[in-house]
Formats: sequence, C-alpha cells, structure tokens
Amino acid sequence: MHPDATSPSHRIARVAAHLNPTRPQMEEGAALRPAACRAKGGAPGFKVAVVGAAGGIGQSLSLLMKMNPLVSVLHLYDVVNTPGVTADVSHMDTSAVVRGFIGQQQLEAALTGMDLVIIPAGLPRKPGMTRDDLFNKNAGIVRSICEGVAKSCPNAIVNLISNPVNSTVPIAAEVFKRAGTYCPKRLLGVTTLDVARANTFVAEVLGVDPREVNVPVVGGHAGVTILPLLSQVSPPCSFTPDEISYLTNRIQNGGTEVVEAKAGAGSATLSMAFAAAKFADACLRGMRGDAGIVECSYVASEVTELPFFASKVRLGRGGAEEILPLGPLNDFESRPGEGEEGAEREHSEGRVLHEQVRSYEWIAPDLYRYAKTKERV
Ligand SMILES: NC(=O)C1=CN([C@@H]2O[C@H](COP(=O)(O)OP(=O)(O)OC[C@H]3O[C@@H](n4cnc5c(N)ncnc54)[C@H](O)[C@@H]3O)[C@@H](O)[C@H]2O)C=CC1
Ligand SMILES: O=C([O-])CC(=O)C(=O)O
Repeated sequence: MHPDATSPSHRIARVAAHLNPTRPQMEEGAALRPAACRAKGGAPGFKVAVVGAAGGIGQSLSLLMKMNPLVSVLHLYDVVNTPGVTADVSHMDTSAVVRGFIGQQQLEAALTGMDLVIIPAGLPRKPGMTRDDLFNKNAGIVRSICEGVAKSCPNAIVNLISNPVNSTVPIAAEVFKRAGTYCPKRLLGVTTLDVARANTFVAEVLGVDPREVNVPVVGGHAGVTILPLLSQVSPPCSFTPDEISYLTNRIQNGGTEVVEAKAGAGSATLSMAFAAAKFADACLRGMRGDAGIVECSYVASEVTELPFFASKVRLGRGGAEEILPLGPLNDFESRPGEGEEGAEREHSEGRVLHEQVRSYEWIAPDLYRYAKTKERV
C-alpha cells in the first residue's frame, strides 16, 4: 500500500475518482480499489454490468442490483444518460461500488472483468407492434453488445432481456460462436416476467398470496409461444376450462396489456426490472454455489426439437447447469396438431421456430439454410 494511502488527501482523491462517471476508463485502477478492499473483509461479491442502464428497465434494474448484497461492483453502461443515472444510484448506501460508462468507446471498460452481464438495451414496443417488429433495430444492438462481451468478459453469464427474446438469444449465440466463446450454459434469455405474471394472475383466481404460487412457463417469449403449465402449478390446484382459457390468454398477452395501457410510452419496465432483478439474483446465488436454484429461462435446449426453448433450468456456478424435463403435460398443453387447442400449440411452436430461423437468416446464412428445412410455418 502507498504510505499515504490512508491520509485524508489520499482518501479524498480516491473518492473524487468516483465522481466523474463519464471518464471511468481513465481511473479504472484507482476507482475499483475500494470494492476490492471491502471484498477482503467479507463476502467477495460479484461484478455485474447493466447494459442499457439509462432506459426504462435499466434505471429500475440498476437500483435493484445496487440493493443486492451479492453485488460488489456494479457497472452501468448505455449510449446516453449514464452519468446522471450513475450519480443517482451511487448515492444509495448499499455496499456495491457503482461506475458509469457511456458510448461505444467505453463498452470494453464497462464489460471487462464482469461476472454477470444483464442486457435490457433496445427499443420497446408501441401499441399495434409485435415484439418481432423490433427485430431489425434490436438485432444490431444485441449483436454489438455481445461482440463486446465476447471480447471483454467471455466467461460472463449473460441475462438477455432485449426483444424479441425468441430471436435475440439465437443471435447472441451466433455472435459467441463466431468469436469462439459460446457456452450454451452461460446464455440465458429472461422470461421471468412471464412467470411473475402467471403467479400473479393465478393467485388472483385462487385468492392467495402470489408469493406462495409458482407457475412454470415454457416455450418462448411472444404471444402464443408463451405457454403457462397450469397443470403444474405449485401448490397443486385445478382450474375450470374457463379459468384455463382466461389465464392462458392473460399471461400470453400480459406484455400487450401493458403496452396498450402505456399508450405509446413504452412497454413493461417496472415489473420487468423486478423480474430481471429476481432472475439475476437467482443466477448470482447459483454462481455462489447455492443448491436447488431453479428458474424458467429461454436457453439452448433439447427438451423439444427447437434449438432454443424456455423451460425450468437449474442454475449453478456455470449458469444453466441443467435443463429440467417439461414434466407431465395435460392435453391442453401437449396435444400437437389435434383439435383447436392442439392446432394453437402447433402454431405456437412454429412461431418460436420461425423467429429463431429469422435470426439465423440475419446472422448465420448456413444455419439458416439448415433451419429452413425444419421450419413448419
Ligand atoms: N424479456 C422481457 O420479458 C422483456 C423485454 N423487454 C425489452 O427490453 C428492451 C428495453 O426496454 P425499455 O427499457 O423499456 O426500453 P427503453 O427505450 O426505455 O431503454 C432502452 C435503453 O437501451 C439503450 N440502448 C440502445 N442501444 C444501446 C446500445 N447499443 N448499447 C447500450 N444501450 C443501448 C437506450 O439508450 C435506452 O436507454 C426492449 O427491447 C423491450 O422490448 C421489455 C419488457 C419485458
Ligand atoms: O410486451 C413487450 O413488448 C415487452 C415484453 O416483452 C413484456 O412485457 O413481456
């Protein structure tokens, strides 16, 4: 340690290094020192980056991650407005040290050394749009961020929120494959909001506390591709056909319900930040080595013929350590191609595949040609 390291002037200089979040790359070493000092005394904590931190989801998510005791260093990156968000969040008296980064030239500094990268960057929907309508713009954003992850923190676990999740996750996978850093366990599409909605709406029907309810939601993250497994609700319960129809429809269209209520001012941000923080916390607990952490996530999968599928996964030190089987499905949930509901299911799987294929067309023409031969829509 420098002989004057604990002198008042040195301490003031060290604090001042935090106060200009727009120039973190100039002060990286000095500014990260306090986090390292704290880590010596207690639990080491994880380094987490929020990419898209100045957005509707990003700001609330940054606040919630600053409150997470498992986080020792929190990097906030966006292409606009990060200095203000960083200054604001950094005044919370919780232990995580916050640093802000702005613009493409600071992406590398923002990502270097990160253990977990959470990505809510990209355009949100307006009324009348589908998530797929965001593809052209958000695919490019996700690609450039993932190129940064591959370069600066290739071993980080990635929580991808940007829509359309059914396509952005396959795109991220292709970027990582090209960079030679792809590990399917470390790439997780965030579908926790579907589960949060399912728990909330089911709890309303049952008249119980939503915290006591757990509904697995599988498939994808868009309209009919979102499939709540109402036959597997915990604690066990049963529903009338009308309740199943109401719940399935409301869960599948929860995002649109918010988009319409916001009337042009964006899509779900607060509930999404809550859901993303919950999922990130589960990932961090898994990374710490806690046993029995199971969450639904959209991941590379072999549970169906689709290359990516949302289902329950066991989270561990390396990310999605195990993809759990779908479990027993009832007729409504499993019947492919039989009757109206089965046709809907068939349509739903086709939609996920269609969106995935579209992402291959964009980024991996060889894989696109192969996937086209399997597409059923
Ligand atoms: N997975 C899910 O369940 C959900 C996903 N979403 C999606 O999350 C995304 C973000 O939504 P909001 O926060 O409401 O949007 P927003 O527009 O409020 O914020 C997006 C932020 O991303 C930033 N950004 C744009 N390009 C960037 C880049 N290259 N690098 C870093 N940051 C960049 C913008 O500057 C902005 O601050 C949307 O695509 C939305 O559809 C929203 C709700 C639920
Ligand atoms: O609906 C949207 O566009 C945002 C989203 O993914 C959700 O709220 O589930």
